Amino acid sequence: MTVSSVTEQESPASVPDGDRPTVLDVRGLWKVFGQRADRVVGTPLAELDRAELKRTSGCVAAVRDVSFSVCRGEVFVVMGLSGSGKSTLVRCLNRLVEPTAGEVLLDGEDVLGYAGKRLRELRRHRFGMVFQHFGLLPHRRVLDNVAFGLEIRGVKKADRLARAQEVLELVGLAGFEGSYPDQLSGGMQQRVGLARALAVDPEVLFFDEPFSALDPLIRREMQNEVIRLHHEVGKTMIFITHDLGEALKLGDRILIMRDGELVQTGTPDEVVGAPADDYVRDFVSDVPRSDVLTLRWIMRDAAPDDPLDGPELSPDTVIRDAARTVLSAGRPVKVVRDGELLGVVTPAEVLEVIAGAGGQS
Ligand SMILES: Nc1ncnc2c1ncn2[C@@H]1O[C@H](COP(=O)(O)OP(=O)(O)OP(=O)(O)O)[C@@H](O)[C@H]1O
Repeated sequence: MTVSSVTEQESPASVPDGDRPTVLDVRGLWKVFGQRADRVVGTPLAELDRAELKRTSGCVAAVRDVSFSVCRGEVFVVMGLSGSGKSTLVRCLNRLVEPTAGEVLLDGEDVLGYAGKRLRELRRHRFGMVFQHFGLLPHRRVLDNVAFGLEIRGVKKADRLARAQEVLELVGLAGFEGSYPDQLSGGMQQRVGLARALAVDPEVLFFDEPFSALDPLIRREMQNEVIRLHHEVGKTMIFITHDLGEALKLGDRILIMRDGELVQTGTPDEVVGAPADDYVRDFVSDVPRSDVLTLRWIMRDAAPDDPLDGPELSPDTVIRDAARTVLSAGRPVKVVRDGELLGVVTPAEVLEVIAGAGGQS
């Protein structure tokens, strides 16, 4: 079986782990900017594409009827080109931007109805934000910057400084407590921003293009830092980026936007292996498929004469990581989950993808 034939199969539900509860459920979300914004949703104007709507009404539909769910503990990446609506979408979730229509359910409760104290509490306690521009207070020491969110919450000084110290150690900044932000490199300042967001122990951590101003090496280091922190603290993270490589590296699932609309939601291998349309196909065309696709995309049914005494691998093994085993096994490699034989993989399937001949969906 080649990867291309997988696209004809039913694509697996885009939920990485069926056991994980949903933390955020977004339904039919719209954000329309403009003077007549409230006269778009639910009228024929809503059917117009972005350019037509702008021409006829002067309004911009930054987010158009977007629905998705985020599971507890996953890294959910929102990706798209500049202007596709990523920031507006995510800002609607934490109410930094007021949505025009739709629902944003946090643990089953619609936060769009929140006002006053509840809204403040939502932003300060349950959500954390890490921005590209660190927004650190220049006249405060690193430790006090990290403790800032706790100060706003009214946490006692000794407690907030103790917590800030703990989180600084978590992000690898022990020893820099007394420094001022301008004494730190960009990457270190971003770590302070990260520590500040983590200090309040939010339910969901939002990242808005946090690393796009960093040089490539530091950027890679910070991506690894996010992966490490995610393993350590297991937080639900919603991460905006326009960089496909970053999305594939960090995301448990990726939501791709174009002109305000959701084009596809899927795991990295679903997005690369079964792009929803030509736009996504174009986007992922340069991705080395063996680095992203897993064995489930290339395994075939065992034939009656296949010897089944070869090694076993999980269907979630990335093809690149499986290559050595498959190529040296001398017999089909069994693809097994929970003791169940799902299929087999031989050098033919692996080489097809590595050579670039397979997986042209
Ligand atoms: N306050 C606003 N008023 C009017 N139009 C806006 C406003 N904010 C955003 N837009 C428009 O909404 C669309 C989506 O913008 P948004 O910033 O959400 O996209 P983005 O994908 O995050 O882009 P970028 O990567 O450049 O930040 C754009 O056409 C933008 O011009």
